[in-house]
Amino acid sequence: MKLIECPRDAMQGWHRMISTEEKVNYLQALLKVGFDTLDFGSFVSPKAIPQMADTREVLSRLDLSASRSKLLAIVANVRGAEEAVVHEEINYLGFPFSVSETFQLRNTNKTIAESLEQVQTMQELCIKNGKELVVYISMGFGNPYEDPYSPEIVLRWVDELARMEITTISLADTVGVANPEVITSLFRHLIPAYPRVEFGAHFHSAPHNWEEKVQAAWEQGCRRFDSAIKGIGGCPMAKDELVGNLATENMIWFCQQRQVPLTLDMTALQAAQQLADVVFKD
Ligand SMILES: CC(C)(COP(=O)([O-])OP(=O)([O-])OC[C@H]1O[C@@H](n2cnc3c(N)ncnc32)[C@H](O)[C@@H]1OP(=O)([O-])[O-])[C@@H](O)C(=O)NCCC(=O)NCCSC(=O)C[C@@](C)(O)CC(=O)[O-]
Repeated sequence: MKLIECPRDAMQGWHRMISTEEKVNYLQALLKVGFDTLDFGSFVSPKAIPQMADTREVLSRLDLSASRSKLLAIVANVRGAEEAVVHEEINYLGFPFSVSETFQLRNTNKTIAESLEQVQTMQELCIKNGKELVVYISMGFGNPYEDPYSPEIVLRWVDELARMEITTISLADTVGVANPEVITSLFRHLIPAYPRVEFGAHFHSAPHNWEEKVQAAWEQGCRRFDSAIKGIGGCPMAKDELVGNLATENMIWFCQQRQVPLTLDMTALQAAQQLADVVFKD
């Protein structure tokens, strides 16, 4: 079971500017917990996402010596990927590839077809620099813009990505519209069809329906879940209001109920939760 903690997703749309110092302290606390990966920051336009403008500085101030967590940075164009790959500390670059044309334009100012070309270039950059590219299928369960959506559309784009030898693909419920039926149908098809690809779930979720969504993905063999402490966050490029994230606390409870072994330091987790109360204050 891989738990990917997403402080970047929690912070990127937060209404109060979080200082560099606060970010460093929060990430430092998360690094002690033992998550598989921290989605820690992004190399994107500071005009689009002002909160992430200090990612480079944050990274330079992190002490990674005592942590086994890997680092993932989000990039939204080739320039961001070029800037991210030079950092030795970063293991993964994450690119949001949407199956909704409207969202891909809103999020990256590129069409889906143009973005596929960007994925190809980023994949080459990653391979050359010893990084792995994680591709998110944004709006992977539907979109609020009335763009065409069906599981078949997702399957078609995943197939294109698999042909580019993308090895990690995370299906993202960017605005929280997924239901267990569509989750089941996608993971049931994808996991056996692409044994070389690790499929993950990135569920933006409301407190009332997170469990049925996680359960549906879990039953089909998904073992990679993104979440954020206290369920904070969402993509500010998608909607005016942030949808919220799958709460890490819920994900841990889910695993404990099913005796899924997790190697997290619960004392360090508590410390990070306390710090989250301070970082995510108004
Ligand atoms: C992709 C762009 C830059 C295209 O935006 P653009 O306007 O097409 O870019 P451009 O090349 O025309 O440049 C415009 C300005 O941006 C600057 N710029 C250009 N590139 C960069 C860069 N890499 N780093 C820093 N600055 C950059 C560039 O220098 C210029 O600055 P100006 O001359 O106006 O001062 C923009 O649309 C952008 O930054 N979008 C932000 C995307 C983003 O961070 N979204 C949130 C994260 S993804 C997410 O949350 C979804 C996920 C992962 O959680 C999964 C899910 O739930 O779906």
